[in-house]
Amino acid sequence: MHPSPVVTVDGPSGAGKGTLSSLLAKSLDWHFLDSGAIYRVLAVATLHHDLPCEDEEAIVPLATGLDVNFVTNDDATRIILEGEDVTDDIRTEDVGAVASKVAALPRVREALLRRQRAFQQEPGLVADGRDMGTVVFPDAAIKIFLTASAEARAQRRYSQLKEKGMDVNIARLLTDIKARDERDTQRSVAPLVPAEDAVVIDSTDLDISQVFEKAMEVVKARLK
Ligand SMILES: Nc1ncnc2c1ncn2[C@@H]1O[C@H](COP(=O)(O)OP(=O)(O)OP(=O)(O)O)[C@@H](O)[C@H]1O
Ligand SMILES: Nc1ccn([C@@H]2O[C@H](COP(=O)(O)O)[C@@H](O)[C@H]2O)c(=O)n1
Repeated sequence: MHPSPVVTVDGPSGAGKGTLSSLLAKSLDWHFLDSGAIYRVLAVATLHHDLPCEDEEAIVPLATGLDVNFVTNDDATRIILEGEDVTDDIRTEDVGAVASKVAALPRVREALLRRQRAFQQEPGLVADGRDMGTVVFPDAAIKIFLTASAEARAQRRYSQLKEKGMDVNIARLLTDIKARDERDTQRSVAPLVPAEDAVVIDSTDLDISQVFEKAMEVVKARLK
């Protein structure tokens, strides 16, 4: 029996992976994996348990037994960690920074593999992250690497956080994005790189619908 098809969407922070992946998943009527949310939830759990984010020994059991539920009602997914709704808490830049530190620990990544692969179910999966096409789903039928300049990504994040009423500073956001890029691309395990067979889309000068159209062309061509 053939495994159900997977579209992977990898790329740096703020490139629009989540936006594109959820549009693809909706349009194809496939499942959606936001793997970054799993690392972010682990970051919140690490903070809740007062663990230093380099303490691999202590974080591995937390990752293995992570008590997280993704509860989808109507169109929105709420994320519940140890019985507490952390949907909004996980989206801050500070949590993103801790997520990228715990994500650099090799045995933590190993501990989260099975949880991510369990999302591969009929009729198909769109998986968003950093190593979806290189490590988690190396046999995916379609691989997209979505990127954009650091400045465009900082501007997008700025607008996104402003809209939520948060007090944000564009220069600090740009510095944070560059620091996260550095950690994600330079780590020893599953660094952020395009898979050899990925199609690269640079969204710096494209709006969301143009990115979606380009990605859909890739998906349709490869699914034929
Ligand atoms: N092509 C685009 N043009 C302008 N804004 C965009 C584009 N794509 C996404 N955005 C906006 O940029 C912000 C970040 O997008 P999104 O959360 O999808 O990025 P991401 O790559 O998933 O980030 P992260 O990896 O940090 O979760 C959102 O507010 C989204 O609406
Ligand atoms: N497959 C993945 C997904 C995410 N990470 C790490 O988590 C951080 C937060 O991810 P977002 O996509 O929600 O921004 C990210 O900076 C990565 O360090 C990962 O390593 N692998």
